[in-house]
Amino acid sequence: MQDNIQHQLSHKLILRIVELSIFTLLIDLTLRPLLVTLPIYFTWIGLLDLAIVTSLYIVVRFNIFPASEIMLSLVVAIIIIIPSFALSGGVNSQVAYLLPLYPVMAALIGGYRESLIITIILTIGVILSTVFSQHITDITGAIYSDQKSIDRGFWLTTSIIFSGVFGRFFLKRYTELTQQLKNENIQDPLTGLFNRRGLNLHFTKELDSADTTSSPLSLILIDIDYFKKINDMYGHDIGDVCLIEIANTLSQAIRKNDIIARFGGEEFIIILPNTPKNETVAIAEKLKVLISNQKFSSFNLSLTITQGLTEYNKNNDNALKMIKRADKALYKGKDKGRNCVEQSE
Ligand SMILES: Nc1nc2c(ncn2[C@@H]2O[C@H](COP(=O)(O)OP(=O)(O)OP(=O)(O)O)[C@@H](O)[C@H]2O)c(=O)[nH]1
Repeated sequence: MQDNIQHQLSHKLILRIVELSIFTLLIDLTLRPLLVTLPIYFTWIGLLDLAIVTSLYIVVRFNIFPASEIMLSLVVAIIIIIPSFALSGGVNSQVAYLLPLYPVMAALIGGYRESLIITIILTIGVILSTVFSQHITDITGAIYSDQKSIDRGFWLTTSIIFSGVFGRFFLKRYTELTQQLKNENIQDPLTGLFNRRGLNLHFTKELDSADTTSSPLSLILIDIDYFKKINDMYGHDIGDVCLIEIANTLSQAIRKNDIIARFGGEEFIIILPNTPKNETVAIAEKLKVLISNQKFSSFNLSLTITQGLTEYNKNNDNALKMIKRADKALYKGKDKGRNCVEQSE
């Protein structure tokens, strides 16, 4: 879902950049001849450039090749940059100042690979423009000394490489931050377990996998007994400590592939992939003993849990129905006196 939104944003950003490029080309083609006298082939090259860019724009706009969208946009950028760059005086042109921006932009819109390609192309372009600066400046009719061209070529190359390296570090940090946000979005801040959103995400995946592999899947709903008393007698902060410690004990006791989430205030859910009901009963019994033997918080409090469990029934079953069945079993356990494991019918 989030990736989809990210993709749509990046698609819109690409379109705006290409539109801006077309607009700049149009201005250049219409206004520049009014200000300076240029050879006629400048106009022809500009029009050819405009035709190529516009056709690529249509390809990107209507998503004709969705997989190559970013690459196409880079090609558009290069088709615009290189002729404008060469025609306006190579390394000595004003356009050259914009070149170091491109590796960073490519990193932002595309990624590492795109930024690297742009960096390499621009570096080669600038080196060639420096070597052939005499011919390029001849075309524009401007006069620059070789020394000045070499000097500018050197600084441009350095800035482009720096921009490529910076783009890479920027992207690394950006990816880390995005990942952190994604994790926080599905995490319960108190216990560090998955919250309901995280549970839904993983539960759906596990149900799909159980359907395709025809393997069993079970669920345990856990509720701490008489937890209100802890809050009332020792305060909410001690209640919080108990919740954290119980969450730690449960998550350390389950297997690597099991999924544990905080379902509500003092309720937890464990999803057990590849586990039939009889094995789940044994696991729940182990958890019951672990919790009842442990002392919680600095007050050495004793706590117990009641558990309701159920197994995925391949015919006409879903996450909600499973949770409802486990909840019913849990309340049967509460009625029977708590600190026990109950199975759904
Ligand atoms: N400290 C703390 N308490 C919480 C949190 N979320 C829910 N609770 C408390 O959990 C208690 C749940 O109480 P009840 O639903 O009455 O259940 P219980 O006292 O555990 O009794 P039984 O479930 O019937 O055994 C309430 O006092 C809530 O305030 C939390 O994040 N921190």
